[in-house]
Amino acid sequence: MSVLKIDNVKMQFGGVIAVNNLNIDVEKGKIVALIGPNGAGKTTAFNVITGVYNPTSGSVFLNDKKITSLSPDKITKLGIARTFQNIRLFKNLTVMDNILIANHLNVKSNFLSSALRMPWYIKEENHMRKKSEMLLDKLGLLGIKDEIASSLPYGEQRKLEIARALATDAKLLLLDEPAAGMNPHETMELTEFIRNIRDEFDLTVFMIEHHMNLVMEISDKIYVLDFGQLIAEGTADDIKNNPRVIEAYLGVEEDA
Ligand SMILES: Nc1ncnc2c1ncn2[C@@H]1O[C@H](COP(=O)(O)OP(=O)(O)OP(=O)(O)O)[C@@H](O)[C@H]1O
Repeated sequence: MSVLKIDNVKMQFGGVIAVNNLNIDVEKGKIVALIGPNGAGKTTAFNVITGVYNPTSGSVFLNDKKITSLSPDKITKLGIARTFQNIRLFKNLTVMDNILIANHLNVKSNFLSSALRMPWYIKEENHMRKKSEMLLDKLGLLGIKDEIASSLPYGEQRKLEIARALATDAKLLLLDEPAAGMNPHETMELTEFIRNIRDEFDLTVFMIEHHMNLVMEISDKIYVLDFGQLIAEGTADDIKNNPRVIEAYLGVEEDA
């Protein structure tokens, strides 16, 4: 069953066609990678999926519902969460507070009831705190819940960013270069982490990544973009042996 479908999407900025004729199908429960050289159009594709850009033409479907032209907020509420190349955390807040803030997206109380600390708000806040603790526990981060985010090692910050995305109850997780800046050990740990959360939270994962070891190890399916066009799709073995991919991408020295 298809969770995410990108149907013939084109995104043009003035004279630049960032993605063209893009067709991608991400099946439920799979880990799917989008790779390609710098400037190939990967981030643009994520921005179209998450509603940051309205595509010039074509459509995006989430569980068969058309989400093109919905606002990023609405798309998050429908169950897509995203992490960014540069980690975006509230660096001066604790791990727990970072999760609680993400959780707030799903809270029904309004500002007034929270400011007045109405009983139903307090009840909801207690519920959120418990839920956040359970989430951190499942992710192996409960032991660091009171640490300040900026004091964590890089790999843990990345995990916290993913935890924040999960706090919105997302079912489709978009990861934009999750292993960027990680050493080989951290990358190996992250590979396991992504697999585990996929299984634990019944997720579908779609990720942009440059670390070829991680991509080849973890992906059920890989899509390759070059100059905005899909040049290949398939399993790690199909992609490794595809001459167009080797020429466009794998022939280029890995920068990580
Ligand atoms: N808002 C924008 N306005 C104009 N051009 C843009 C915009 N966003 C992206 N582009 C152009 O679209 C093309 C694709 O860029 P994009 O950032 O999607 O590539 P990418 O594959 O994510 O690259 P990288 O791996 O370096 O992050 C590039 O030529 C880029 O300059």
